[in-house]
Amino acid sequence: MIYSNCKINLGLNILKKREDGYHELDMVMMPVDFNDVLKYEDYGEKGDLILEVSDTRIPIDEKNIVRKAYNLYFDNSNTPRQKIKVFLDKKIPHEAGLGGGSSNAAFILRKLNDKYKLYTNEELEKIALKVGADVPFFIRNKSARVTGIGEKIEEIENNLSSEILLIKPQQGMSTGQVYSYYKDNKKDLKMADIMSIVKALKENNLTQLLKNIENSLEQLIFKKDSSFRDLKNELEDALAKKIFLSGSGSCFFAFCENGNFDTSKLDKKNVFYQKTNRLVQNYGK
Ligand SMILES: C[C@@](CO)(OP(=O)(O)O)[C@H](O)COP(=O)(O)OP(=O)(O)OC[C@H]1O[C@@H](n2ccc(N)nc2=O)[C@H](O)[C@@H]1O
Ligand SMILES: Nc1ncnc2c1ncn2[C@@H]1O[C@H](COP(=O)(O)OP(=O)(O)O)[C@@H](O)[C@H]1O
Repeated sequence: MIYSNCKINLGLNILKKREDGYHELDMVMMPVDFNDVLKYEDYGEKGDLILEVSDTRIPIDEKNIVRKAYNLYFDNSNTPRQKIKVFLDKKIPHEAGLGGGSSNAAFILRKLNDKYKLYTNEELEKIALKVGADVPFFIRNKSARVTGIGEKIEEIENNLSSEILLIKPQQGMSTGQVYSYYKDNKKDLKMADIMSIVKALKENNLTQLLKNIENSLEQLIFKKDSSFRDLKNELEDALAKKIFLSGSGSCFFAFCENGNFDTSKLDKKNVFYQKTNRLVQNYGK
C-alpha cells in the first residue's frame, strides 16, 4: 500500500510571469498527514498500466497524472513499459489546492524508481517537473521553501505542533484559470514574508506564522470573484478562526494548538472538512 499525502502552502508569492506562461513563485509548502491510498501490483513482465480510481470523476486515461508519470518514467529512458496495476482510493478532494494528483504522481515515480532504478533522485525530480510543477515537491516530501515554478526545493526545519483543519467548499478551482488572473490583476498583491514564515515554523511560533501568511492566488481569486471572499468570511465566522487558502484552492486551512475546532456551525452539506497534522514521517509508511 502507498499512502500519498497532500500539502498546504504557507505563504505563496507570485514573483512574475515567464515567457512560457508559467509563473515564478516563492512559497513555503508543508506535507500534511491526509492521504490517498494506492494499491500497487507489479506483475514482473512487460505490459502497460492498469489504472482504477475510486472516484469516477477522476479520468483514468492519458489525462490521469498517474498515467502521465508512469508513461514518462519508462518512455524517457526508452525502457519497455512494465505491467503494473494501481487502484487509487481517493480521499483527498481534487481541485482543492492540496496537490492530491501531484502527490499520486510523485509516489508512483518513487515506487517505480525503488524497483527499476532508472534514475538518480535528481533525475527523478526533473522527470517529476515534466509531469507537473508541484510534483518535485512530493519527491522530497518534506517542508520546504519552493521557488522557480516549483522545482527549486530548499528543505526547512518545521517544528509546528499545531493541529490543522482542512476546510473545502463544494466547488473546486482550476489551477490554470486562477494563474491566468495574474496578468490583469498583479497590482497591489500583498506579499507573504517568507523568511518570517520559515522562522516561525522552526520556532513553532503559531502567532508569528499566522501574521505572515499571504497567498497571491487567493488575492487574485478575490479580485475576480467577491463571492469567494464572502464565503471565506462565512467560514471564518462559523469556525471563529482565521483560515487561509492552500495553493490555488478551493481548500482552506486553519490551525489550533489543542485541536479543538468547533465545526458545529459548518454547513456539512456543502463543506468537506478534515482534521489532520503536519506529516512527520516520510512516505511509504
Ligand atoms: C498552485 C500550486 C501551488 O503549490 O498548487 P495547487 O494549488 O495546484 O495544489 C502549484 O503552483 C500548481 O502546480 P500544479 O498543479 O502541478 O501545476 P501544473 O499542473 O504543472 O500546471 C497547471 C497550470 O497552472 C499554471 N501554473 C502552474 C505552476 C506555476 N508555477 N505557474 C503556472 O502558471 C499553468 O497555467 C499550468 O498550465
Ligand atoms: N490522480 C489524480 N488525482 C486527482 N485529480 C487528478 C488525477 N489525475 C488527474 N486529475 C485531474 O487533475 C485535476 C486537479 O486535481 P488535483 O491535482 O487533486 O488538484 P490540486 O492540485 O488543486 O490539489 C482534477 O480536476 C482531476 O480531473
